[in-house]
Amino acid sequence: MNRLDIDQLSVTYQNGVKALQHISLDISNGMFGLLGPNGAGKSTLMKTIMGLQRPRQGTITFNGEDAVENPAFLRRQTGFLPQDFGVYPKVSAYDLLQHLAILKGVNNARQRKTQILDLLAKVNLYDVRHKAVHTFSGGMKQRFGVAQTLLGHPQMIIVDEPTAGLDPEERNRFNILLNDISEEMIVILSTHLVEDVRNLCSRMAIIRQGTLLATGAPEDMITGLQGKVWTKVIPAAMLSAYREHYPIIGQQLISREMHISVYADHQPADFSAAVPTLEHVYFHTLCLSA
Ligand SMILES: Nc1ncnc2c1ncn2[C@@H]1O[C@H](COP(=O)(O)OP(=O)(O)OP(=O)(O)O)[C@@H](O)[C@H]1O
Repeated sequence: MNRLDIDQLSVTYQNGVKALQHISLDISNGMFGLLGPNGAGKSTLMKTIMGLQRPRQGTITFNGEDAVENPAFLRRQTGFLPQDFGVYPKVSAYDLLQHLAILKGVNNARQRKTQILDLLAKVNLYDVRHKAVHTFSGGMKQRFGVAQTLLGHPQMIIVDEPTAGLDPEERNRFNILLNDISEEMIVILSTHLVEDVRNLCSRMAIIRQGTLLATGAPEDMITGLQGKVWTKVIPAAMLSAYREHYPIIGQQLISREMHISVYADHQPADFSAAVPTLEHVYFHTLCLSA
């Protein structure tokens, strides 16, 4: 079992932006979801774990080793799929993995070949291994990205909004792949998609403006809202009027009707009980901190 301990981590950029403030998290094998609005600090947290950004304060320990003082130790055991992988050179999937494997220190040629072919099969790109990566679809590129994170048998992989821009079928295929991988290692998934966290993650954190607002198991967090979420269909034009009177934690147009969900200890008049969802948890948590 792998363990990542983040304790009181703070990061301030040179321009004075406090991107992370006193973040503490304990993460072990399985998929861990990082949820937060734009600018929350998710990418900063991932870059800091990878040693690409030095914290102003706090510690990161990976399997007992200080990862701030010894970033090479963690990097050797971690794969990173950034939001933007950059431009792919005009070489085949096999050749590019070969190049990246050498950079990662997989020096034995026979082991390298076996590992690359296994990984290409795992991410379902074996049949197109001789095709140039720049000709791949978005989903294939992301699966290639996962293959490169897995070179060198890492103990943890970190993926930053990996399904952005993928069609539903590719997103599903990608999520199944991540789920499969997370049985043996830590997978940190940063995303805006609450649904992906609900479907995939055994634990999660919600951050905003560099601050940790909540952390726990999605299931437990949803149970915490049991009997406190109420719903009603309203004319769409009344939304702002309702917003003034109720803490709205969900709004959705279904067949052109506006369904709102509100948080309240007791049932408000004309509202009916709703089954809480992780989206309610997310917006309720953001509401509380606003
Ligand atoms: N290199 C930088 N220099 C200065 N400020 C930065 C830098 N990178 C990020 N920031 C700021 O730090 C804060 C956190 O940004 P970060 O990119 O970590 O958020 P995020 O949660 O990943 O956002 P998104 O979901 O939009 O990718 C933001 O206010 C951002 O403007």
